[in-house]
Amino acid sequence: MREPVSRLYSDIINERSTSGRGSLDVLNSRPKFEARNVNFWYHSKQALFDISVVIPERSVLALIGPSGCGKSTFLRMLNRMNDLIDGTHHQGQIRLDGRDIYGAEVNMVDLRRRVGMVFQKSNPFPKSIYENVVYGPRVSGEKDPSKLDYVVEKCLKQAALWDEVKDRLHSSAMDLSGGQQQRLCIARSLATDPEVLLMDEPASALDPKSTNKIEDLIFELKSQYTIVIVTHNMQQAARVSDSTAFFFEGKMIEFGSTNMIFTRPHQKQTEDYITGRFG
Ligand SMILES: Nc1ncnc2c1ncn2[C@@H]1O[C@H](COP(=O)(O)OP(=O)(O)OP(=O)(O)O)[C@@H](O)[C@H]1O
Repeated sequence: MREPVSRLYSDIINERSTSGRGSLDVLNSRPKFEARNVNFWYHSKQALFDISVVIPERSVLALIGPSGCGKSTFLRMLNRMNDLIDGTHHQGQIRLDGRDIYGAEVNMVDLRRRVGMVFQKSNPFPKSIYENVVYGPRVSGEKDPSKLDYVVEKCLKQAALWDEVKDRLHSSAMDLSGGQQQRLCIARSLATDPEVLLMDEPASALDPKSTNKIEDLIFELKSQYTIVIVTHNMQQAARVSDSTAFFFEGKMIEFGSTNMIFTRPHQKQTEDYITGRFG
């Protein structure tokens, strides 16, 4: 017999509320992103079907669902990364602060600055730790050494990496551990002063200790940023997110507060997935 869903994640949900990390009241928060009736195709293959969801500002949304259900595709729609893939098209609207990001007047450089992305596999540039962090500001034309130093310290502190690397900022980023490299990539994303961070399975390649650090970091960062995270780890979704969207075969089956999804989901498919009955 499997545990009922109400009990399976209750320890995590209770622990969150007693440690002051309970989920935000997402239904009463200001929207950062609003997706309206979004459909998406890779050539003739439809990958997303009629997705509508509101992502509250300064909160964490977890996208969950079995492999191939469209989580990463939807994530990449939020900063138009799918535009880089040939043969894709979409219908519907995605609004950021009320403005359609697919509108003709949108400046892509500005959009990708506002909506940063962290990938599953950390991808530091083969440069020093310092140069990785200042990459974005340098591309935007920042040359003032004291401003660049300030950005490096601030972003590495935000990414909880400063203490570990402050004495070797000019050594290669490639010598860092996997977990440190992932936090460096987060620091690099923060250096462009984004408003939203998209994270595609940011901890899936990390050991439990590094995973904990990333989860703590996500909690710290959400006081300033809106975060959308794709994860296959249900405990992680229950621990870090405020709202959760369950995808299946390109459709969003259920969206709601993380408390609700992980203790009393309305849809049987959601319950089956989070209790491990399929996927
Ligand atoms: N570049 C691409 N070209 C063609 N089809 C793609 C491309 N990327 C994804 N797809 C297809 O779109 C569907 C959704 O894929 P997506 O990667 O968004 O799923 P996912 O839920 O993120 O999966 P996973 O959990 O395995 O990362 C799948 O059928 C996938 O094969």
